[in-house]
Amino acid sequence: MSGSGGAMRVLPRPVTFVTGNAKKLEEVRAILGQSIPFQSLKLDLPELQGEPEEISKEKARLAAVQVNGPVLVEDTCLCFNALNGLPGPYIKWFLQKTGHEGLNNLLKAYEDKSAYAMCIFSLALGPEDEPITFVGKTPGKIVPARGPNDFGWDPVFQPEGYEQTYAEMPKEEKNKISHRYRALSFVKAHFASAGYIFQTDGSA
Ligand SMILES: O=c1[nH]c(=O)c2ncn([C@@H]3O[C@H](COP(=O)(O)OP(=O)(O)OP(=O)(O)O)[C@@H](O)[C@H]3O)c2[nH]1
Ligand SMILES: [Mg+2]
Repeated sequence: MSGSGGAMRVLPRPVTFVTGNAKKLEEVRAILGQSIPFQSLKLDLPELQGEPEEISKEKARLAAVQVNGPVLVEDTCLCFNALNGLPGPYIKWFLQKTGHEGLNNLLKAYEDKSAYAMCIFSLALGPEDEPITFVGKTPGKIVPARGPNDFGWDPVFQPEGYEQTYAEMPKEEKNKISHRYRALSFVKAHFASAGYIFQTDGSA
């Protein structure tokens, strides 16, 4: 029995989640728990340009070549509605160069402080495989920084329906509503129905 989906597919080993970001890995571990067997690899993948889905897919292609096996990657965007989705995939550089205050200043000229956090996971089963993507979005707004400063732009993002910023929330709370959680729920559903069979490390 292979669940509801297509043909069973034997994968030579568990999926490798490739990221250079320890905080992402921490959240992915907490959200996935035991639901999908995966290992992780710290690699600094290039910061690509383009449309968010294409960036994420291309990351997966590059990672699959390096790993020579099944990989999962993700690219995270922080999108300001007043700026038609920018900084989007370039948020890493905007944050690095301008800080939390700079992110707020970008919206100074606009009434509309609304934004959304978006996570796009891409799964490639190997270097020849066309990646598939899973998108999760959480709407919110950009506010002056509040809360601990241990993960990126968490202090300036206040999700819709909450009085706290991501940074002020207990981790378990963020992991129940976050862009990453939402994208991973689609990844989980895919694994539940795809019928992948993982050979264990020893038998590959
Ligand atoms: O406050 C945050 N809450 C989050 O939930 C979150 N997720 C990602 N980020 C940051 O947004 C940029 C994405 O860029 P990004 O996707 O290229 O990540 P990265 O380069 O750090 O790792 P990776 O590309 O190796 O996976 C980087 O600055 C990340 O630190 C977050 N900040
Ligand atoms: Mg990156």
